[in-house]
Amino acid sequence: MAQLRVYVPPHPLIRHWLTVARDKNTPVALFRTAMKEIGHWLTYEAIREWLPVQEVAIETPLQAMTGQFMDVSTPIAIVPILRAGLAIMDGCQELLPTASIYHLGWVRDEETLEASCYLNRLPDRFAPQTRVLIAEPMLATGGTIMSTLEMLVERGADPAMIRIICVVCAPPALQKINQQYPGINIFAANIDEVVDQKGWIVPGLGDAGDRAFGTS
Ligand SMILES: O=P(O)(O)OC[C@H]1O[C@H](OP(=O)(O)OP(=O)(O)O)[C@H](O)[C@@H]1O
Ligand SMILES: O=c1cc[nH]c(=O)[nH]1
Repeated sequence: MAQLRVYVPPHPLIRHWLTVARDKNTPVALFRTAMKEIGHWLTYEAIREWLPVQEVAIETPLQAMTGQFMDVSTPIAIVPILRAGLAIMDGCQELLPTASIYHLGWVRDEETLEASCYLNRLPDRFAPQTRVLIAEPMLATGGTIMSTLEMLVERGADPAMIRIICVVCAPPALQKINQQYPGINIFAANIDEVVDQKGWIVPGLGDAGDRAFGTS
């Protein structure tokens, strides 16, 4: 049976930029750089064994050989979860310049922690085989990601083709995803153990959206 796989790449650049993002003294512009870098390196990891390639015959200056190009006929979708997902999306786009970007805006109610959708630019239907990369920096209570996954699957996205990149994830969200979508792969800079009563990941990095856009 498929099982949720959370991969935390043991990479010094990811550790470095995560620490920059966590530090409360990091200014807004540098925080955004850290998010973009984390998005870039996690995307690099996430597309391994996910993006199809095709064999092509080429000739080097010395001889004919078979190489591999990315199969550009396979649709790729990036779904950034606003607002904070925009900051990591910049890093995803550098590696997947031909991907379609489908923005999805969610905001959590500060009291109930329930997420509500205020922007939905998803297609009515995803083409078969579409690779969907969700850019969602924080998986805390899991409300936002579960609603997102429901909307994607309703529109024909195959959970086996969905990958999530996030900066920090926490057990409540991981448990919910595992229960309903056990085959999904998550690529995270870290798993933090605690979500407090107010829905904050601890130690976390605070409010990712506010810190990315200077709105605290
Ligand atoms: O797992 P959950 O408990 O649902 O929390 C995760 C969500 O919370 C944050 O968004 P927020 O509502 O703060 O919006 P913002 O990105 O616009 O600041 C974060 O960027 C996630 O989208
Ligand atoms: O710690 C958290 C939890 C949810 N959303 C954030 O931005 N930070």
